[in-house]
Amino acid sequence: MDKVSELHRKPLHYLKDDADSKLVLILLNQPIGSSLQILKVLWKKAIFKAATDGSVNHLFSELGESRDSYLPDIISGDFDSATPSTLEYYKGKGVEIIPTPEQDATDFTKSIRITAKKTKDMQKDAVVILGAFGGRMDHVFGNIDTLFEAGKLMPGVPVYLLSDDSLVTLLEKDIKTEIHIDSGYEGEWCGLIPIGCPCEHVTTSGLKWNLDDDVLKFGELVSTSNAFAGSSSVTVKTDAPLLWTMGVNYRR
Ligand SMILES: Cc1ncc(C[n+]2csc(CCOP(=O)(O)OP(=O)(O)O)c2C)c(N)n1
Ligand SMILES: O=c1ccn([C@@H]2O[C@H](COP(=O)(O)O)[C@@H](O)[C@H]2O)c(=O)[nH]1
Repeated sequence: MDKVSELHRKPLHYLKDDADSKLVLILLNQPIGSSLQILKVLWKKAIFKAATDGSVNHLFSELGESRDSYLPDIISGDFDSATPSTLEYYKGKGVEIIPTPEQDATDFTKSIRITAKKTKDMQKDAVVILGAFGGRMDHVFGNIDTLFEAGKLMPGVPVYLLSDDSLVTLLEKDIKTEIHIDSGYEGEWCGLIPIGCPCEHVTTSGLKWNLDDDVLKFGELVSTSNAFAGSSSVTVKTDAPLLWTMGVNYRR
C-alpha cells in the first residue's frame, strides 16, 4: 500500500467541551499550576492516565481534597522524586505502581513505552503530555527526543506536549500535514524548528511568513515568532522530521 501522503492534525480541538475525543494522558514532573483547568478537561477525556515519577507529588498536593477524583491508571518511574508516602497513598487507592529503575532512558521515555503497550488495543485520538516545559533544559530536550520514539511506538497517533501556553508536536517527513487551527484555543504565534537534522525542503501555506521549498537549519534559518495568516488551517510539507510549536490560549 502507498504511504499516506497527507495527514490532518487537530492539535487543540480535544480541549473543546463538546469534542468526543479519546485521549491518553501522561503527566511529567512539573507543577500543575496554571495548567490545572487543562488537566481537568483532559482528565475527563482520557481513557488512560499515566503519572511519571514526581508528577504524583503535584497531583497529590495541588488537587487537594479532590485528589481522589484524579487517580491515574499507573505510576511509573525510578522513584527518585515521588515521595514514599505519596506512592503509598496511591497504592492504597489501587493505582498500579511500576518501578522502572533502568538509567539509560528517562522516566518519560519508559512511561510512554509502558503506556503504548497498555493501550495498544484501545482506540485513541491523541496522546497528550502535560508538564514537559518550564523545568530543566536537559529534560525539555529529552522530552522532545521522546517524541521521535513515540511516533514509532504508536504510529499514526498524534502526540502533543502541552501546557496552558504552548504546544509542541513532531511533523512527519515526506508528508504534507494540514494543521487545523480553528478550535478557538490557538494563541498568536507559531514556529517550525528543525530539531534533530536540517530540513532541506520545507513548503508551507497559511502562515504570515511562508516557506517555499526553503531550508530550515540551526545557524541558517529557524522559523520562530511566525504567525497565522487568517485561514482555518496551515499546511506544512517537509523532507525531514520538523517540530511544530504554537501558542495556546486556554484561559477560563
Ligand atoms: C550517554 C548517557 N548520558 C546520560 C545518561 C544518564 N541518564 C539518561 S536517562 C537517565 C534517567 C533519568 O531519569 P529521570 O527520572 O527521567 O530524570 P532525573 O530527574 O532523575 O534526572 C539517566 C541517569 C546515560 N545513561 N547515558
Ligand atoms: O524539570 C523537569 C523535571 C522532570 N521532567 C520530566 O518528568 C519526568 C519525571 O521526572 P522526575 O524528576 O524523575 O520525577 C522526566 O523524565 C522528565 O520527562 C521535566 O520535563 N522537567
